[in-house]
Amino acid sequence: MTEHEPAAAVRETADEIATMEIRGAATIASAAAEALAEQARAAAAEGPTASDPEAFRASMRAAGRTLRETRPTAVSLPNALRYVLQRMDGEGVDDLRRNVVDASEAFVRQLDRAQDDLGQVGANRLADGDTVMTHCHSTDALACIEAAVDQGKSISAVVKETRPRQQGHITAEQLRDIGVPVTLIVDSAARRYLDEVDHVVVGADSIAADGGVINKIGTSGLAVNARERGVPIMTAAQTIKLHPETLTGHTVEIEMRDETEVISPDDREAIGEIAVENPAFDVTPPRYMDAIVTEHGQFPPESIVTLMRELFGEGAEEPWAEP
Ligand SMILES: O=P(O)(O)OC[C@H]1O[C@H](OP(=O)(O)O)[C@H](O)[C@@H]1O
Repeated sequence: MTEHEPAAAVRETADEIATMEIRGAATIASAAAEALAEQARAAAAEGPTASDPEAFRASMRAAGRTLRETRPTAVSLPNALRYVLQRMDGEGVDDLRRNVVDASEAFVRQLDRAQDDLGQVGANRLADGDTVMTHCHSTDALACIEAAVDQGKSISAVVKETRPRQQGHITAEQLRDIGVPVTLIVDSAARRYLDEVDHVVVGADSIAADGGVINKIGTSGLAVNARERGVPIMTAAQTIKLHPETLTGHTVEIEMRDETEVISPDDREAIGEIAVENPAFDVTPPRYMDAIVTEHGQFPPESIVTLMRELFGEGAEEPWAEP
């Protein structure tokens, strides 16, 4: 294998992340960590990367760049790459491979544990008999609802379909499968149904240092409406969603996706020269979010910066960059 050609498994994972066959911030992160382990195994098996530690390291960085370039917004992806590549220690290729594979496995284990722990915290905010409203599909948000059900609480859900990709349907099916009665609504019906819900529970793709929550497009409008209606809203986000670059003033890039997710080719033909835009995410200002629920407990959004500093220091390295 040459040092600049990622293994087939890495290219496949990158394609699946870009096309959203693999989606959801936590799922993207574990897929990226696993792809780096595949790269390490393939690079150690044949070609110049199998005998030259520098070529091996360069191939790992190239794989990291291929994965990094897929989608820009969910920081769990670069945080996963950082976790694994920063642990790429060793003199020889065997050591390097072992350390990468071990780091990848440790990262995925940590992710699962964090989601379980966060679920317990989020569940404590829910009471027996509560109705929750969800937006999009978030495994972290679902972990809270599932933990509440496991605690013996009776929970029902109003699920927003979440245009344009309708990930709300995945949420609806998964809640139904754990015995939660579900009502599916179109996004524009959310305000009407807020009068019937006790909590809004959403996930996050990134959390900024000022406590801003970057999540699926439509979250910020939902949060403003929830505040106006007096319904508490929490975001369930494990700490790999904390965006270290925002500590130094950077903003989070919002992914703009293809217009074909919004309008069919026939409808496009019919409407002609009209601009169509498809931002995948928006930012909910901290003042509209009641709590950020993590595996380290719940935080008011404005205080999340303390946890971010503790976990990530003052900034973010890019171990996938060419030296
Ligand atoms: O990590 P978990 O909680 O599973 O998902 C977090 C977020 O990822 C999703 O983005 P997309 O569907 O990949 O664009 C949604 O915005 C969801 O809230």
